[in-house]
Amino acid sequence: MTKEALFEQIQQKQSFLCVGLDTDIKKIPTHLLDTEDPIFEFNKQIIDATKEFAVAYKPNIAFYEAMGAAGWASLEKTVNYIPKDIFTIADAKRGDIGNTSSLYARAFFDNMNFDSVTVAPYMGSDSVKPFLEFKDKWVILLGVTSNEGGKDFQFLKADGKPLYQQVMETSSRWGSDQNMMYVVGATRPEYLKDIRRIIPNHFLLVPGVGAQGGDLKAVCENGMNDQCGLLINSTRGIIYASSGKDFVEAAHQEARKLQTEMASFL
Ligand SMILES: O=C(O)c1cc(=O)[nH]c(=O)n1[C@@H]1O[C@H](COP(=O)(O)O)[C@@H](O)[C@H]1O
Repeated sequence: MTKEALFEQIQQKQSFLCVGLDTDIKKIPTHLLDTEDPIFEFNKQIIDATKEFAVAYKPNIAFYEAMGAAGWASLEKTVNYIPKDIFTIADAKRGDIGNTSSLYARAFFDNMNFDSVTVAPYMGSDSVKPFLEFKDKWVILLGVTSNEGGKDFQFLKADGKPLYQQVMETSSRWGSDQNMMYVVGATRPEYLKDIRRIIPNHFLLVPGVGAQGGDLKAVCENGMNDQCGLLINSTRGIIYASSGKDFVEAAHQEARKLQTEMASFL
């Protein structure tokens, strides 16, 4: 998907909501367990309930890998079920030596037809560039992550600047704002002003709203640019809003609530 197509969808839906599909067999409503593929059935119903508000879906690959071959099958069915005009993110946090990264890229872009994949920057340029060789596909590089341990390395000074800034400055030259985005956790909105000075035009994937307590308002006020520039993710806050038979309605309401708030910033 192109950046223009993504922005068009954001304008149409008045939303920049990304719904995470971290589907855990232990957490889905028990009445689904009798169906042929409970993980896919849950995802299908969540997608149907939220697609009018969502501009992106982000399955976290761990939840599918943990189920073995059956999990990969559920993931493939899920990606194929997502409407084609909605942006898809394989949250896999990959990155390895060049020839291995090429195969990760083929797995998610050619085989599964995702629009994007999350990548860890630690192994440097040759671990990231293979993902950038696919037309209209995106790398979403970890920048400032939402978790507590994000502090362990990302803010250490390297050549006088925090490491995450070095990562953004250097890596943004490997591609462009047409094929790279960055992860910035919603729990750390205080870094967004500095980040926007380094990468004013890139989209940011912002997880951490909802269950992790991130601040949507602060993210919007400090992180938006003239093409929105944000995909804000919520996973558990939407997909597990209810564990009962009303989970579809509960997910719909939670997604709608976030969309309404987002619309006020557009
Ligand atoms: O890359 C990510 O998506 C990600 C980066 C980050 O810094 N923090 C973070 O929570 N995530 C992912 O975003 C999702 C957050 O889920 P919830 O906390 O349930 O909304 C999970 O799939 C995480 O793996």
